[in-house]
Parts: sequence; C-alpha cells; structure tokens
Amino acid sequence: MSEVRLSGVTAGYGVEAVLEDIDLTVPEGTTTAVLGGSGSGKTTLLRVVAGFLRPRSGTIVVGGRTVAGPGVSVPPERRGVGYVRQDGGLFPHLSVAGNITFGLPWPRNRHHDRVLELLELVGLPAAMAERRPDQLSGGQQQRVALARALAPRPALILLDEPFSSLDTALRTTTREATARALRATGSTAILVTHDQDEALSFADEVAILAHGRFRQVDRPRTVYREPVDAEVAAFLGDAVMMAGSAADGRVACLLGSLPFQGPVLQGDVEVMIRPEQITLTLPGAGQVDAVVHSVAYFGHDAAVELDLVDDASHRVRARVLGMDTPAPGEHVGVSVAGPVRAFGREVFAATPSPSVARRRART
Ligand SMILES: Nc1ncnc2c1ncn2[C@@H]1O[C@H](COP(=O)(O)OP(=O)(O)OP(=O)(O)O)[C@@H](O)[C@H]1O
Repeated sequence: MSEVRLSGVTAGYGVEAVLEDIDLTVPEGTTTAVLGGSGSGKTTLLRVVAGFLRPRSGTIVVGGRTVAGPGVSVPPERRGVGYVRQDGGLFPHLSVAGNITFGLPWPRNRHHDRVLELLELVGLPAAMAERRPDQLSGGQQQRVALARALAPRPALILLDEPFSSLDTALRTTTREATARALRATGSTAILVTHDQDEALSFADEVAILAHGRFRQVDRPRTVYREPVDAEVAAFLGDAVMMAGSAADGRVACLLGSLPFQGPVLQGDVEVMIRPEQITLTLPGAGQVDAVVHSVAYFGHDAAVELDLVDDASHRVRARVLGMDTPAPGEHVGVSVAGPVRAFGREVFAATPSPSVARRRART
C-alpha cells in the first residue's frame, strides 16, 4: 500500500509560508502532476515530502507510514522515496551501473542482473551499463536517473521537472519511457511541472498549485474541461472569456445561445470557451459572422484571431486544423462545439483576468 497523503501541510522558509494548509492524496500506483507557475511552491512541496524540509504543521503519510507530523520526522534516506531532479544529478565519476546501484545496500549493489533489468525498464540497452554519464545524451541521463531512483523499489517517486532541460523530441520520448517504467513497476509518483501539456498527458490526476494552495485536483480531462475558475482555466491553455447571461442551462453571449456546464447559475456569468471549440463555417452558416484578423500557422493546427462582425471590439481566438486555415480578411461563420463553461461573476471577480493569470503562470 503506497498511497501518499498530505493533510493540512503548511511549509515555507523564514516567516513566509509557501504552502498553506494543503491536502493531497495520490492513490497507490498512480501519478499526480503538480502544475503551477514559477515560485508557486512546487519544489517546496517535493522537498517537504522527501524530508529535506520540515513542514510547520500537518501530516505526511507514505505507504501507510507517517513520515512527518506532530513529533515525527523520518529522515529522507528512511522514507522510501526516490527523487529525480531536473538535471538528473548523476555522479560523473561513476559508470551507469555504479550510479544505478549507488544507494543499494551490499550485496544487492553487486547484482548486475538488477542493473540490466532496470536499464531495460527505462528503455536503455545493456551495453550502456559501463558508460560514464558524460558519454550519454541528456535524455539517456534522465533515464539512468529514473533507474537509480527506482532501484531500491521506493514507495514513492518524486519527479522534479525531469524533462524540462530536454529538447521537444527528446522530451516526448523520455516522458513516454518514464511513464512506461512507472506503470510497469506500479509506482506511485508525483511529477512537478510548469508544462500544461506534460501534466495533462502524463498524469492520472492534475493538481493546480497557486497562491500556496491547491486550486483544483482532478483527472486531466476534468481540470481542462471543467476548471473551477478562470485562473485555473488559463493555467491549462488558452481560454476565450466573455460576459454572458445564464438561464435554464444555456448562456446567451456574443457567440450565440450555448449550453453550459457548471453549477446551476442564473443571470450574469463569465463564459469560458476553449479555442478548439470554436469552429469556422461559411459566412451566414454559423451562429455569428466574423472577419479573420490574423492566422498563426503551426503545421498541425493554426490559431485564428477573429473580429466579430456584430461587435468588432471583441476579438476571439479559434484553433483550427492546419489543413483548413482561412486567410486574413476572409469572412467566415463562427459556431461553438460542445458545452461551454460558465462561472458566477463573484468567482470571476475574485480571480485575475485570464491574461493576468497567464502572465503569472509564465513568470
Ligand atoms: N531555500 C529557500 N529559502 C528561502 N526562500 C526560498 C527557498 N527556496 C525557495 N524559496 C522561495 O519559496 C517560493 C517557492 O519556491 P519553489 O522553488 O518551491 O517554487 P517552484 O514552484 O518550484 O518554482 P520554479 O518553477 O521556478 O522552480 C519562492 O518564492 C522562492 O523564492
């Protein structure tokens, strides 16, 4: 049983609390991605769980054992927690095999079979066992770091932005290899990242950390499609926001009368639409008409900025397939696919605008 449970954890440095009274449960054999802007406390969270920083209050239970709590502070090396750092942190003077077995007690550290098993698990050939870290690519180094963390069969693996220093192609393959290795070993893991695609594609659950608290913890699909507020929505990708009026499960806004998800709301609301929900048709065939202002082409898809004909002060962004891009100046019809998300005005007023939230998320 290697569930991880944090209850009422407050932690920080000096007088400042970085994490305030947070709760988080990572079910056994699953991965939770903690997503948050720079300085939001992601690494602090991992340090507290690993035992490098003592929480001021609260309890941390790993695999049924309290490792931090009132009167309890199990040292890092006895927590059964593996840690993979952003830069891998391999020992440069040791071979791959030496790195992998470094933390294993004698005589287990002599077992070459275990090294080969771990190399296979992370998708590296056995021939790499005798190489030194400087003879490996960045992605290979990260795989060795993962193998080293998995070697003692820890109750929990902590992954601190382990893919962020890799280029795009390598990041994808290393991420996939890591996900496979975690699944194959039934590991429980916490991944810290500021990359929304990584969080959504890698983890079983995504926990959004902002202002010292978890704003939402849920399955990737749910946090993306049903964010609790505009700030969380902006963390997870582009969001088109506009005012609307809700009645009987539909919301009237500049893009027509649309079904919405969320709490039962009546009256003034803020509407959130994902750009890929906005589809383009022939003029007159959609809910409203628009003129294409500009197109950013990405190959697989394109971002199209649209000025609405009925309200030129409103520019909205659509994401369309790359093979279907209109030209700037073209007249198009605009429709919205699927239910949109509506937030009560008081929720919206309490959170920054999406552009401010996005800026904060990037800084
Ligand atoms: N050793 C330290 N002493 C004092 N303050 C610290 C220390 N480490 C981190 N902080 C502060 O705690 C806050 C949270 O830092 P943390 O490293 O946990 O954020 P993060 O979300 O991991 O950021 P990033 O994505 O930039 O790595 C920041 O304001 C940071 O300046």
